[in-house]
Amino acid sequence: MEHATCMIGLHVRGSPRGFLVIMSMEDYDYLFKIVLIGNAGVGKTCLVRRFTQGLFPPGQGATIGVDFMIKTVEIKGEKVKLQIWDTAGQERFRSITQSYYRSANALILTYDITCEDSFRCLPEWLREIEQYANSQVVTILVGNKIDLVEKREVLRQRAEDFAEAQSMLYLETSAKESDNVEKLFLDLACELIREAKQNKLDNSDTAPMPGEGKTISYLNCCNVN
Ligand SMILES: Nc1nc2c(ncn2[C@@H]2O[C@H](COP(=O)(O)OP(=O)(O)OP(=O)(O)O)[C@@H](O)[C@H]2O)c(=O)[nH]1
Repeated sequence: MEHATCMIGLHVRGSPRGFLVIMSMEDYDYLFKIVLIGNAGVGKTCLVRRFTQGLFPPGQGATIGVDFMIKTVEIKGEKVKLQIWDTAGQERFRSITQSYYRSANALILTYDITCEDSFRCLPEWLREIEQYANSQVVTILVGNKIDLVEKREVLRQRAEDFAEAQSMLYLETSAKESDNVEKLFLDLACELIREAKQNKLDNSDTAPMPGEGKTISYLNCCNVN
């Protein structure tokens, strides 16, 4: 495949001005957009940095607007490019962050298992998803900071029941200890591939109408077995 280069404007953590990044597009079989949402301080940025850079950043400051990272993974011989958008949890950025929901293939709705308030806010986040996201978006509920066992305020069973009632997947993670972080993103990628293949099968004999269809992007269309 030909290599293309494009320029993309980004908001950068701590920088009110943002900056331009030259991004080189490589070959990939799938491109998925994943957006992390949830209250401020639940650990969204730490989850993203753990997955994309393999580190737990010390003294992590609050996200300003939206951050963006890319990681390409290989799943069963297929190259999957994950575009990961980390949104600010603070209320004052809500109008900016909402605009990123629409084109998301998957949303990672995160709360902090040591913070009851972050769990109680979940219905509010679900209303946001309902209002701004694509109706076919895959949503996973993530309870982060499981390394803080003694400080747990939200029982696992309660969160699992909540997720099940809302037809969401559920996973508990620790960005600090790297528990389940890889699994979170890889499971999500697998689920998106499964849906993309299913969608391709469903639409195999009907050309999509303008504005119809899923937001999942294909480049080198994969083989559906
Ligand atoms: N113990 C523990 N602390 C964590 C974990 N993940 C994040 N933290 C801490 O929680 C705080 C907030 O983490 P962030 O990743 O900035 O949270 P955020 O959800 O991105 O916050 P906003 O950018 O304000 O929306 C930081 O002090 C992190 O060090 C974890 O898995 N375990």
